Amino acid sequence: MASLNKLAIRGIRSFDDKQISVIEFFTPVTVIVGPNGSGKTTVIECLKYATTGDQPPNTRGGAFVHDPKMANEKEVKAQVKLRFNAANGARMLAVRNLSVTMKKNNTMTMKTLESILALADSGAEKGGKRGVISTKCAEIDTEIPHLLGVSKAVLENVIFCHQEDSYWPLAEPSILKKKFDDIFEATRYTKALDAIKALRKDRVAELKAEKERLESLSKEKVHADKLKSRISDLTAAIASKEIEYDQTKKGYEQLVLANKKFYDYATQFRELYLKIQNMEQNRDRYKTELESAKENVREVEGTEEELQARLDTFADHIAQQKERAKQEEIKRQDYEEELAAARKAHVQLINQQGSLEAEKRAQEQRLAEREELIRDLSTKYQIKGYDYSPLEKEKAAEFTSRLSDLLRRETIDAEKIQDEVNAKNKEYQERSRQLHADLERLKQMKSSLRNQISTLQTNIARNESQLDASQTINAELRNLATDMEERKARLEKVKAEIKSSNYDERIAEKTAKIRSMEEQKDALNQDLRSLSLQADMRARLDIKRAEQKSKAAEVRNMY
Ligand SMILES: Nc1ncnc2c1ncn2[C@@H]1O[C@H](COP(=O)(O)OP(=O)(O)OP(=O)(O)O)[C@@H](O)[C@H]1O
Repeated sequence: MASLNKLAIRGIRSFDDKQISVIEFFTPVTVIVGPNGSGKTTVIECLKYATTGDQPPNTRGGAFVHDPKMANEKEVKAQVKLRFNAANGARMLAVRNLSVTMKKNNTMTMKTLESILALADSGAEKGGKRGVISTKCAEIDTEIPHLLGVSKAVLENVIFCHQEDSYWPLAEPSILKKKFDDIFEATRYTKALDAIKALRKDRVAELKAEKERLESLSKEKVHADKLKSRISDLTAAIASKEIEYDQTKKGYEQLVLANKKFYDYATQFRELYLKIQNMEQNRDRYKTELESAKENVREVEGTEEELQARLDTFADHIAQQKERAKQEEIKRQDYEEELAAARKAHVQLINQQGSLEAEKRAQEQRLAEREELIRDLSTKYQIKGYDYSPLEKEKAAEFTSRLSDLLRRETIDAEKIQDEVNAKNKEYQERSRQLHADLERLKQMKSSLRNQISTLQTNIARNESQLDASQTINAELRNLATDMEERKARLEKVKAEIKSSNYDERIAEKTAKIRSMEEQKDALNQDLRSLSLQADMRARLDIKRAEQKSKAAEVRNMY
């Protein structure tokens, strides 16, 4: 527990600057007694000044320092030196110096001179630098309350409250609230609340932006899905068209081959037909010749000798004729054979003609189907100029080439769309990867937040039980304040009686009571600090909870 050891005053109020007045504080209590105007209040003012750096009210312009006029000096140097035990047990020394200079126009100028906060017995007051904690007034002002373990507001308004300021509990509500806020350090909770509000606002704005981003991403995804399905439809359509095109091409090639075959057959048939016709004419001519030869056989005329001579040579003649007839017969047989072969060929050709006729009809059927197909395709793909019949061979070839062009263009379009889809897919994969990374990070944050929350919940449960136990502290404080007021009144009363008997006994009694009150106050301060810590932890827990909620909502929104 912090305690005061010694206070040395020089050149403050009625304490002149020629000598140092030292007040030693005893444990458990030191009572300062003296007649009016003897300097009791000045001691408290010096304690307050030493610990907080604040001079008493209405002392601007140097009224706190011993009056140079009274000292008969132009300049008075004042010093307040306080030795105290810090809450951590360290022995400390605080030295503050002031000076007041009297000007020619009888006005005074006050200056704050060097101040030191150092470890006691380190020789710092004699100019040594070892053990010096600070020489800056602002640092000293904040450091000493820390070392004493109480806030500056408590020092100012409770412990070293100036008698002129002691009516602050009766001040108007706004001032009273400010005082209580300062004493109970509620301002930093207000700041924490403001910070939480600002944080919440930022988080809400971030969430809104993220939601908008998510919405646009969802729209893009829907668009990409549509494109994907369109591409898959187009790819399927192209594949079916390619198959159709291959089939049509095959059919067309078959038709071209069949056409060529048919043309060859027709040419061959025509040649054979002409040959047969030629042979039949030859046969008819030979028949006529034979008939006429038969008709033209006539009686041979001449003399006997001539006839005998002819008879003698007749055998030769007959032989010649027979030979001739034989040759003619051979010729005839050749012709017959030729005729039979021609007939056979004729029959074959008729058969061939029949099959070619059938082939022709099949070809015509295929051509009709091709025309139908061309008409269907031209209607489907809006290719004009092919919806009449019969369709010329060149037009069919032209249509095929246009269909090929269309297919090529569709293929190029499809490839382009495929490229776009690939790019979009890549982009989406990248985004998906990023989102997964974000999700992982958020999951990690979530798990760490869960751990923190469980730790904080344990702390809260523990602190809440402590809080329940200390719920009555405020009421006790109020009671104590009332009690203190009563005791003050009684002290005043006792002051009047103090000159009478039982003086020492009463002092001892009061001292004991004051000590117990001091102890109670210390305990209450301790409780107050623990309550502050609990409130701080609660505020942090609320922030963490809000963060966890918002993160969970974000994660939920992502899916
Ligand atoms: N600047 C100053 N220079 C010299 N003396 C001063 C100065 N300011 C105040 N004093 C004197 O200091 C004394 C103030 O003493 P203080 O108020 O501390 O006494 P007190 O014991 O608290 O009196 P009370 O019992 O009436 O409250 C007065 O006598 C006053 O005249």
